Amino acid sequence: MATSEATPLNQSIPLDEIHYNEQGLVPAIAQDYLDGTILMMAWMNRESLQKTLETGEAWYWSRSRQELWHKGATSGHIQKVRSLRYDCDSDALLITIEQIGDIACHTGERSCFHQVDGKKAPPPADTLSQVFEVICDRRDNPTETSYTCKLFNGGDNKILKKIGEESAEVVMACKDDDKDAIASEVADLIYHTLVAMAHHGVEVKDVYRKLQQRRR
Ligand SMILES: N=c1c2ncn([C@@H]3O[C@H](COP(=O)(O)OP(=O)(O)OP(=O)(O)O)[C@@H](O)[C@H]3O)c2ncn1[C@@H]1O[C@H](COP(=O)(O)O)[C@@H](O)[C@H]1O
Repeated sequence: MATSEATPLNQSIPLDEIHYNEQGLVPAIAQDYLDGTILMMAWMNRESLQKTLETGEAWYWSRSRQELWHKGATSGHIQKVRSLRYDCDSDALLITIEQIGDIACHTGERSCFHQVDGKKAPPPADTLSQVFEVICDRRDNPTETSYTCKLFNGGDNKILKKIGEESAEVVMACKDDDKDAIASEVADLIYHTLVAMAHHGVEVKDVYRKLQQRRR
């Protein structure tokens, strides 16, 4: 089912300057607009690219069915396109998308790019999300030696006290104009803030969404 909110992508692409291969196709890589996770790779032709631009939703070319493929049209897991770029020699597309329903892969996963160790979940693309993943794992599978677990054990009292301390250390590092210290103290502050978020069940993506909403 196509959404009624489909709106043209406010962006133009020189359709005839894209280098389609001998089958008239160009590879398109879909990337999550919030955390940059690579979700899937599929093929587009001139018509599907045009439909993508016209509707703001991802349309591909299905090589197995030899037809246009409106991604998620039957399941509701459509891909709202946030931006569309082509590379320097115009033979590959990069689409940043908002994956409705968080399922991009044919097998029902968030990403087609599963981890090589067989774990299904795709690796988050950005450092913040990777650190947050470890923090959540410590929360859910506590270990004796983990500093993060000690914070969780101390609850808000311990976690928030650390955020206060680290904030003050950021301020002092900035006052001293010590660039390395600023980076180090901000890293500490971010880490402890991520622990607070995990403690309160707030996701990194929730924060990214807020930041995206504020962009102008
Ligand atoms: N990114 C961090 C990170 N940044 C800072 N810290 C710790 O935060 C503390 C910073 O506090 P301070 O500078 O005040 O140092 P401190 O005096 O030792 O702290 P306190 O004894 O006063 O609590 C240090 O102990 C640092 O080791 C971190 N600890 C963990 N991580 C991440 O969390 C993951 C899990 O860590 P563990 O839980 O230790 O396995 C790691 O893989 C990292 O990715």
